[in-house]
Amino acid sequence: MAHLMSTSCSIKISSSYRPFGQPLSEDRTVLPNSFTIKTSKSPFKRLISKGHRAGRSCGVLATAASVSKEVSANPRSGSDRSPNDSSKPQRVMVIGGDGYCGWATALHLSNKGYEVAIVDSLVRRLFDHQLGLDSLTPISSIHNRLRCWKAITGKTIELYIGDICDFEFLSETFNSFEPDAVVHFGEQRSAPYSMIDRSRAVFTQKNNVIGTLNVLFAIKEFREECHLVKLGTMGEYGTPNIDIEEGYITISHNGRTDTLPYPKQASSFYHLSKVHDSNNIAFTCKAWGIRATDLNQGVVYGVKTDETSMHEQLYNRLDYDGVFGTALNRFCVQAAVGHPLTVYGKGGQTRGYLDIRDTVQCVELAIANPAKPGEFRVFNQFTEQFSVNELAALVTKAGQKLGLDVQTISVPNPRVEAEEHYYNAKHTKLIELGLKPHLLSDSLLDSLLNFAIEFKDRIDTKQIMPSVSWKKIGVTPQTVPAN
Ligand SMILES: O=c1ccn([C@@H]2O[C@H](COP(=O)(O)OP(=O)(O)O[C@H]3O[C@H](CS(=O)(=O)O)[C@@H](O)[C@H](O)[C@H]3O)[C@@H](O)[C@H]2O)c(=O)[nH]1
Repeated sequence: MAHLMSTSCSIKISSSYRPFGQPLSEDRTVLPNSFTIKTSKSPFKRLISKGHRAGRSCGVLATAASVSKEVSANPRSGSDRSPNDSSKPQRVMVIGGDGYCGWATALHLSNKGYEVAIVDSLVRRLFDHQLGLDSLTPISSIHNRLRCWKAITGKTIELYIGDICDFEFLSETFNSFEPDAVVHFGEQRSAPYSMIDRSRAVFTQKNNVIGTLNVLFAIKEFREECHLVKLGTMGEYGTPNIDIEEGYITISHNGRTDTLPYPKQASSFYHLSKVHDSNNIAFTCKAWGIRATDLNQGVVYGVKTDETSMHEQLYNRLDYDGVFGTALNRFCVQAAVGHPLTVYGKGGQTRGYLDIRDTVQCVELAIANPAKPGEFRVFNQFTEQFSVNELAALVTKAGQKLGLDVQTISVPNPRVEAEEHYYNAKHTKLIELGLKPHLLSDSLLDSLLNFAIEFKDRIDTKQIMPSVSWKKIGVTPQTVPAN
C-alpha cells in the first residue's frame, strides 16, 4: 500500500480549546505551514487554503485519482454551473465533515467540482478517546487527510475547526466561506451514546438542537438564500403499524382533510434530538422563508467510496463497537473475528439501510436540486429494508463463502424497541431526482468482510457486546474501566 509521508509540522490546539461549546473567542490555533487562525474578529478567510495552495509536497506515492461518474449526468452538478446562476449552489459547507458520512461527502462534493469547506469540532475523535474505542480502520488527522486530498487531486478543501454551538465561531465561518449550501452532519449521532447517562443525554440534545438552531440563525442573518441540507433520521418515525410517508401524511378527521407532518415516535434521546431539529427547521422555513431539505437517513453500511479509496490517508472510519457501530458493519466485523453475530432480542427489528456510496450521491442530488425559499422538504434516504435477522443471514452466507464459521446469538435487547413489527417506508423522492442505488449485494458483503479481515488485528473484541441499557440509564456519570 502507498504511504503518505507527512511534512514535518506542528499543530497546536490552544490549551483553552473547548470541544463542548464554550467560546473560542481569543484562542489561537497554529496551523501547519505557520499559518495562524484567530477565531475572534480577524478574517481567517481561506488562510488554511493558502497553506494548501503553497503546494508543499506531501510525498504521495499513490496514483492519480479516478473521478466518480455516478451522478455526472445531472446537469446541475458543481463543475457544470455558470458562476452567475445564483440558484445553483457552488460553495458547500459540510458541518461534521470529519465524521463517517461527512468525510465521504466532503470528498465526493470536492471531486464533483464544488468548492467545499469542512467545519468540525473533532469531538467525534474525543468520544473514542473518552470511551476507549477506535475505528476498525486507522484514520489520519483531518490536516493530513486534507493535505493528501490536495496532493492527489489538486483540490483544496477549506477547514474551520470549532464548535457550531459557539455562534461567534459559526458567524465567522459563514462570513468567511459564504456558503450557497450547508450540509449539516455535525451532530452526536449514536443512540446508545445518548443513553449512557444523564450527562450524555443532555449533551446530545444540547449539541444537536442548539447547533442546528445556530445554523438556522446564521442562514437568516448572513446567507438568506443558502440551502440547508440537514441529516435527519428514519428513526424519527419509529415503527408505526401503518406505511411511513416521506415527511408528511394527508389525514381526514371529522370531515376535514389536511396534510400534516408525519407523526414522530423516536426511541432514544439521540433520535428525539432529530425530531426537535425537524420542528425547529420547519418553523423557520415558515417564519423566515429558509429553504431546507431534511434527509431522513436510514442505517448506513460500507466504508469505501470512490474518493476514500484513493489513498490510505483518505480512508474513512468504520465503527464496530457497541456504542457507535451500526448493525451491518458490526456483523461483518464480528464475522471476520469469529465473534457470534449479536442479534438483539427477536431480531425482527426492521429498518431502512443504504450504502455509504448512496449517502454521498443523495446529498449531492439534494444540493443540486435545492428546496425553494420557505420550503421544508423531507426525503427518506435509504434504498432497502431489512430485519436484523435478515442481515445476520446474509452475512452468514457471505462469510461461509469466504470460509468463515459464522454463528449468531440472541443477545438480551439493551434497547426498548419493537422486536416484531410492520414496516413499510416510502423512499421515492431521491429516486425521482436520479439516485442510482447500490443495492446490498454479495460483492459488497464480500468486500466489507475482506476489509474487516484485512484490519482484523485492530479489532478489540471487548468492545463488541452492547454495554448501554435503555432501562438502566441514570444520573450517575458512567466511566470506563481500564481493562
Ligand atoms: O449488534 C447489533 C446492533 C444493532 N442491532 C439492532 O439493529 C437496529 C439498528 O441499530 P443500529 O445500531 O444499526 O442503528 P441505530 O441505533 O438506529 O442508529 C443508526 O442508524 C440511524 C438511522 S435509523 O435506524 O434511525 O433509521 C441513524 O440515525 C444513526 O445515526 C445511526 O447510528 C436496532 O433495532 C438494533 O437494536 C442489533 O440487533 N444488533
